[in-house]
Amino acid sequence: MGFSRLFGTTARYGVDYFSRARTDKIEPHEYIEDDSPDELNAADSKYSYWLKEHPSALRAFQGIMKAAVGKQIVIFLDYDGTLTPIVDEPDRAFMSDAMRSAVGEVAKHFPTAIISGRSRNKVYQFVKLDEVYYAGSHGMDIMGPPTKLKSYSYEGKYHTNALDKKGDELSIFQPAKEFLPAIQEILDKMQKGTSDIEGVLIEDNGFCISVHYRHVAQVDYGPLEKKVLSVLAGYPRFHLTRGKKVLEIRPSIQWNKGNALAYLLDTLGFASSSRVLPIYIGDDRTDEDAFKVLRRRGVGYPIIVSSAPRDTLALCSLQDPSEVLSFLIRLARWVSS
Ligand SMILES: O=P(O)(O)OC[C@H]1O[C@H](O[C@H]2O[C@H](CO)[C@@H](O)[C@H](O)[C@H]2O)[C@H](O)[C@@H](O)[C@@H]1O
Repeated sequence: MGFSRLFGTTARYGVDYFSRARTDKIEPHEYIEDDSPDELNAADSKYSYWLKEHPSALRAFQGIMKAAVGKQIVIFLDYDGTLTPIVDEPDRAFMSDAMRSAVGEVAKHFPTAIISGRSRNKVYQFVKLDEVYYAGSHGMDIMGPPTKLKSYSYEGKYHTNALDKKGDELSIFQPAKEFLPAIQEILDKMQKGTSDIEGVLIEDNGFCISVHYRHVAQVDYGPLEKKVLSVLAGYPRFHLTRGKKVLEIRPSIQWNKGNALAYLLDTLGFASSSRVLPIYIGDDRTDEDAFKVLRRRGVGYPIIVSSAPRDTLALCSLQDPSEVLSFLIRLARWVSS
């Protein structure tokens, strides 16, 4: 059965709006507890079993490279948890020099994009590589290759032309532009409404908002979630998603990391799947949207970064950012040799 049969088909272009506000299923606050030795063994064997279904991309490297023969590899990378380990302070998720140099090397040989939930500018400040394309706010703010609008059904009002530092043309695509005033209002209400809860950190991600609860006491999580939902109730064109100890408020447009990946492939000139081998590496639920697009198109390698079994559409896995680094170094060496 082909991938499209497995995953169905969806419209590739255009920005559709959800008809009403949507929130993810509410889950209990996840706090980590120590495991007993038996539980650890069980976890190990579950992981080994999971690895059989999602083999290490390092082990599968030769196979991936064989599949790349005659095709253009395009690299997509998530930022937090992929290029940097998850750390307690979101503002201190610095990228190591080794990772910067590996990403830079890869980007010299293959079109490379970083697609993050952070604001585009913040990711750029962490990465500081000019040869990379950046998509911030979960893909709602893309700085990509110049595009001839006529060949797309993307609406012109979301596009702006720009120049990079070398004077080369770029295109900025912001499909949630009209939501900016409301985002500022929500940001303000969230900040005021949660100021009495210790440990809350609100991050302005441009076209979306992150409410971090990593430092919030368990007893305060319920009230925090209630507060966030009550602010959100006043904004039916927004919805809530969940990441790693973070609640995220996003405009309800049908645009996610998967759409950003498709947009970048198209603007890079790879609308046809036969000439391209996209590799997408990411660790979070939001990256599944991009995995889904690759699986649906039946091209490339979605790679999940996880050291524990997870429900995922990824084909391969890497344990952590240090394995991501090894993979990128190997890729850069492979192309140079
Ligand atoms: O799409 P990503 O690049 O993975 O961004 C997703 C969110 O990442 C950041 O938060 C996460 O990483 C922080 C630093 O390691 C960690 O402290 C936090 O608990 C994690 O949720 C970022 O701060 C968010 O704005 C992004 O949406």
